Amino acid sequence: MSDNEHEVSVTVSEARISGYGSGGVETVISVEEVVKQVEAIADGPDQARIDALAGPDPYLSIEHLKAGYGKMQILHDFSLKVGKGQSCCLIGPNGAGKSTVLHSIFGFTNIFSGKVDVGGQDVTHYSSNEKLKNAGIAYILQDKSVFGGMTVEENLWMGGYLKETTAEAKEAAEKIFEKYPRLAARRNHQAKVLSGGERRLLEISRALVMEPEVLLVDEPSIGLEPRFIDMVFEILDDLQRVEGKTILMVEQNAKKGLEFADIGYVLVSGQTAMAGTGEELLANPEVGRLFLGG
Ligand SMILES: Nc1ncnc2c1ncn2[C@@H]1O[C@H](COP(=O)(O)OP(=O)(O)OP(=O)(O)O)[C@@H](O)[C@H]1O
Repeated sequence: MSDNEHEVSVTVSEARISGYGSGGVETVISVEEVVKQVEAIADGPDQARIDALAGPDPYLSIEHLKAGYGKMQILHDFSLKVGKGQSCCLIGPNGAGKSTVLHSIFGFTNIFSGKVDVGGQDVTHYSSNEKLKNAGIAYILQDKSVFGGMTVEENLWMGGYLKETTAEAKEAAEKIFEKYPRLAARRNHQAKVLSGGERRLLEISRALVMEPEVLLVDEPSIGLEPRFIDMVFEILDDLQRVEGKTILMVEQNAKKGLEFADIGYVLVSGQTAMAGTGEELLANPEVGRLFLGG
């Protein structure tokens, strides 16, 4: 079976089930829309457009990646570039492979071919620990990844598990407490008693203990009340604009994600259907119809 035949069968069996519009409200996508999505892949962005979006010196670069789980290939010749200090949001229907892109960068998938480059290092086959320690890549999990029975402080120390000494991990944790007094006020509380927003702040902070340059953020708004969603995006905005972190995010709330991001990619069946600035994708009628609730 050729690559193309494989793509079509995956799209028809999965993408027709659902997509998510603004605010994570599920909407059904008809077979006609699935066909349009498949056609969109054929007209996917050219390499020149992907290069232009990231600027002349991309910090994170994925080239022609084929990756998946076991023998199952999910990403098909996927390429992406993000400049230093830029933010990029991946949107697309359920099962399109958005989280798999993050998993592949962080070392959770089988990479069949292609390349992942960060800060000039070829990190394609680094272990996850090497990616975090040597290449400054941190992965922030979707949800519920705090250690509930441990205190906030102990959770931060856990984030420093790759530091040379415990003292260094504790020192890095103190810097986090200086930055986020809201967490400092809870330092001796068990993580399980935190509010949803505080838990997400702790998840982000725990990743910051290793002082990464690249943040892979999986669904930052998932399961949060609207007021906490705004808070989390403000934190990410500060990390990008003030601290210069490079951010690659997957977000079901496409409107929020594209409003935040400098660059957006629409993934369908493990391939890029569209790429543009966040503003361009927000204004695109097809994106609006399929992912922004009309
Ligand atoms: N750990 C895993 N092992 C095996 N298959 C997986 C694993 N994680 C994801 N998959 C499969 O890979 C495909 C892509 O999943 P992925 O989570 O990357 O999609 P997604 O676009 O992020 O979807 P969603 O928006 O629903 O989170 C799906 O068919 C999924 O079932």
